[in-house]
Amino acid sequence: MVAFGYAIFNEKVCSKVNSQYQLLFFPSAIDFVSFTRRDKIAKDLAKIFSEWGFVQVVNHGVKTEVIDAMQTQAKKFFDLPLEQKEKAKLTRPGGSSTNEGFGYGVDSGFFYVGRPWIDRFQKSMEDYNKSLDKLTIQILELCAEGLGLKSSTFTEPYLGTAGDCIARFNYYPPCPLPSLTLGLGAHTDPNLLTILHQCSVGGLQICHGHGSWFSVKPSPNSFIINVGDSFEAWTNGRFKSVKHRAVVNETQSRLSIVYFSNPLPHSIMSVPHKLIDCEHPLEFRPAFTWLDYKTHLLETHKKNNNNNNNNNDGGRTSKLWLLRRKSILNQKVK
Ligand SMILES: O=C(O)CCC(=O)C(=O)O
Ligand SMILES: [Fe+2]
Repeated sequence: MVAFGYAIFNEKVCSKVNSQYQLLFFPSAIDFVSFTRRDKIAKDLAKIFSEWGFVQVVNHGVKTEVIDAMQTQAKKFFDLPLEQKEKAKLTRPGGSSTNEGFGYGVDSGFFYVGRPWIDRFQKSMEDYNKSLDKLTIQILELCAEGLGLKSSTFTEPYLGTAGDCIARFNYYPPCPLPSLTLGLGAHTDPNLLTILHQCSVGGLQICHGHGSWFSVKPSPNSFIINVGDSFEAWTNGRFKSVKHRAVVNETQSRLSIVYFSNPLPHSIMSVPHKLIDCEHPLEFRPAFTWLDYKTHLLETHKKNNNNNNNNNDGGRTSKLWLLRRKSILNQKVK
């Protein structure tokens, strides 16, 4: 059974795509080893981000042990009896998703769960965040180069530090009726870049074209990286922040580790002049800070909670804040 309140009625979950992961489109993988052809890699990356908003990277330089340690720790935690996990206050409020989540921001010191739990994870989390921070910087440099900009355009606001980043675990228990629900409803990510690692049980789906959903086949040692709303705005829409969701599996549980990357809260993201021309008029806020946007997101979240509004609109209203003219929202966010 799918408990009342978790069944999805307003979104079609295609069980064909849901149960098999063959029907996938795989954004072409970028091999990080062949750095000799950096300009080609940068151009490919920019093209994929502007068409799909998602890319898969292999040979990314993050040590397998670092990823494995995170998986092991997370598994230990999620294998605990539910009452014990509930004591750690791990569930996120709102939405109709069926996953359990838990995260940690190294620099913001922001926890979704109590300190005693985090202490056990601290070392693996810190190693992970450090490695993914490095990867973020590499990706952002390539993105700038791929758009014909100075390599440091998107990394300057990081000031060589980790920025305001959060690593989160999503745990999706098996569900006997996967076509009636979703592990995580369709949404876009508000942050700059998201780096996701899914375990061998797939479940991530990407929306592409006119609302078609594509499953991303899990591939060991790879990361799936996507453009968030802030990055879409910062690139004046050249890169796309694309809707995605997670489906559940009938028999197996699934774990994903998500790393949400952002610049430092007060640093200014201003749209590069080179990205504004007749063909690409300015559609987003010319400049904003992550703190401004984050404050807006938290306020919206609080308001929705106070009104007991569990309606997940996939970030539609949050994206509105980033747009220069609200009237273009309907074209931009479908
Ligand atoms: O678990 C997944 O595959 C998706 C997670 C995700 O999109 C998120 O946490 O924002
Ligand atoms: Fe997401």
